[in-house]
Amino acid sequence: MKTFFRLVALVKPYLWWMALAAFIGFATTGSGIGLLMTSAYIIAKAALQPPMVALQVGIAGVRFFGLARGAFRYAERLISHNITFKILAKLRLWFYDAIEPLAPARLMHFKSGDLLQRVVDDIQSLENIYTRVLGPPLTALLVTALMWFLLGSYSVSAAMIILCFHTLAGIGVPILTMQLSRGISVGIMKHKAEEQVLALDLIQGIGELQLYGNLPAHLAAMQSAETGKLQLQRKNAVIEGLHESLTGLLMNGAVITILWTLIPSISSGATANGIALSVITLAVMASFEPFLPLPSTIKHIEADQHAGERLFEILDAKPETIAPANPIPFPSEHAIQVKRLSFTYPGSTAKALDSLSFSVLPGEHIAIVGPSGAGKSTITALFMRFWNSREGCINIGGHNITLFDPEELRRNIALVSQKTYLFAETIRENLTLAAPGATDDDLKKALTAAGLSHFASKLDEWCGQHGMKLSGGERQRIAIARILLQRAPIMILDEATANLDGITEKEVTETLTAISAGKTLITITHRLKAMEKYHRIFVLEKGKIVEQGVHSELMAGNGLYRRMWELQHMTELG
Ligand SMILES: Nc1ncnc2c1ncn2[C@@H]1O[C@H](COP(=O)(O)OP(=O)(O)OP(=O)(O)O)[C@@H](O)[C@H]1O
Repeated sequence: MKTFFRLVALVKPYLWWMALAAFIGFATTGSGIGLLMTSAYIIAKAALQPPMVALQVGIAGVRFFGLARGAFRYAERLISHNITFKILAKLRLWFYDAIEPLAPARLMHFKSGDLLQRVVDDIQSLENIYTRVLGPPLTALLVTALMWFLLGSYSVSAAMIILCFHTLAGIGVPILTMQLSRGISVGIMKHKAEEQVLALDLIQGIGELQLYGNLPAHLAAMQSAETGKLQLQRKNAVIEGLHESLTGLLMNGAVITILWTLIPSISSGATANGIALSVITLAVMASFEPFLPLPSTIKHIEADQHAGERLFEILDAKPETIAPANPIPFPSEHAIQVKRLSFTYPGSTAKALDSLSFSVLPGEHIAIVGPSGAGKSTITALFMRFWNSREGCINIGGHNITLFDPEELRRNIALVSQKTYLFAETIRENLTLAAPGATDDDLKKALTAAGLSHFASKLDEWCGQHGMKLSGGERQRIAIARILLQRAPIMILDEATANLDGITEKEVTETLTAISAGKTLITITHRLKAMEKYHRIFVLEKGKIVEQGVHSELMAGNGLYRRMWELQHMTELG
C-alpha cells in the first residue's frame, strides 16, 4: 500500500482540481437522477390528465436536467483528462530525468524492452489513478448521500433499503471482484512486458536468430506470452461481465424491495402516492450508474500498485555518478595523472584494474595496449565516469575528476569507441548531438575533415535504423565528425578502428591522426598498428601495467608487447 500512497502523493498538486472533477461527476449523475425523476413525474402526472400548467414545472425540470447532464459530463471529462495528462507528462519527465544518470552502470541489469514497457505502458496505466481509482468512489459516495437525503425525506425505510443496496454495490461487489481477479492485472502486465522484451530482441537480433535457426523458438516464446496474456484477458472479461450483472441485479433488487415496501402505503393512502412511487423507482435506477465502475477500481489499484513499484524501482535507484554540489570548472591546463587506480565490477571478485598509475602530458599521444580482458575499456569507463573507482584517482589539471560536473567532463573528453551508435535520424541530427549550436557550415566542414565530403550535401539524409544505411567505415567517420564538432582538448579512441577492414582502417586511422594533432590523445587498442607514432605506450595485462616505453624500446625487450606484435604480424603475413 506504501507504493499506492506514494502514487497518490504525486497527484497532490492537483487535489483541488480532482475534488472539483469528482463534484462535477456527482453533479452529472445527480442531473441524470433529476432527469429521470422529472420525466417519471410528467409521465405519471399526465396519465391523470391534469391541466397543462400543472406539468410546467416538470417540463422545465426535464429541460434543465437534460442540458445540465450533458454540460456537466463535458466539464468533468475535460477536467479529469486535463489532470490525467498533466500527471502523465510529469511522470514521464521524472522517469527520463531519473534514467539518464543511471546509464550505463545501473541499467546494465534491465532489458531494453522492459525499460520501454515501463516508460510507455506502466506510466500509461497510471492514468487510471484518477479517472478510475480516486474519482468514481468519491462520486459514488456523494450519490449515496444524495439518495439517502432524497428518499429519507420521503420514507425512512426506503432510505435504509437504498443504503443497504448501495453498500452491497459499492463494497460487496468490488470485494468479490477483487477476490476473483487477484493477480490478473499484474499477470497481464507481466506478459506484456515479456512480449515487449521478446519483440525488441526479435527486431534487433533477427539476423542472428535466422542464422542460428532460433527464429521458430523465439516466435514460439512470443506466442506463449501472447497466449498467457489472452487467457488472463478472457478471465478478466468474464469477471467484468459478472460484476456488471451483479450491479444490475442489485439495482433491480433495490427497485423491487422499495416498491414492495411502499406499495402498501399507497393502498392505505398513508404516505406514498402513485406519482411519487414512479419518481422514486427511476431515481433508484439512475443512482446505480456511479457504482458500475467501482469493481474495476479495485483491479486498477492492483495494476497501478505494480506499475508504481516498477517505476519507483528506477526512480529510487541511486546513480553511479552524482554531480558535486559545487563543481569546479574544467581546467585549461589538462595534464592527466592516474594514481593507484583499482576497480572491481559489482558482483565480480577479480579486479579489472589493479593499482594502475600513469600520466599523460598535455598534447602527448599515448597508447594503452593489451590482450582482451586486460582492463583497457574499463579505463575509458572510469575516465568518462560511467563507473567510479573507490580506490585511487584520476586527476586532470591537478584536480580529481570527481570534482567536475560529469557533463562538463564528458564535453571535454571526446570519445570514439568501437561501436558508434547512430540514431534513426538524419545526418544533421546525428552530428548536432555533439554540438547543438553548430551551423550547417560547421557540419559540412566537419564531414569533409572526417573524410565524408560526399555527405556534406546530404545533411537531411536519413541514416536508417542504427545507421544501417551507412557502412562501418562511414559510421566511424560520423563519430570522427562528431568529435571535431565537440572540440574537446582530450581524445580517447577505444578500439575506434577495430571493426574496419584493413584499407578503411588505414584511412580512418590517418584521419584520426590528423585531427588529434595538438590534442591529448589516449588510444586504447589490442591491435598493434602504426605504434611508432605514440610518445609512450603502456602495456596492460590483468589490470596492471607490465611494460612501458616507445615502440622501439618495447620491441627490444622480450615481453608481452613484442610477443603480441610478432603474433599479430605473423598472422597477417601468414
Ligand atoms: N560490466 C561488467 N561487469 C562485470 N565485469 C566486467 C564488466 N565489464 C567488463 N568486465 C570484466 O572486467 C575485465 C576487464 O574488461 P575490459 O572490457 O576492460 O577489458 P578490455 O581489455 O577492454 O577487453 P577487450 O579488448 O576484449 O574489449 C574483464 O575480465 C571483463 O570480463
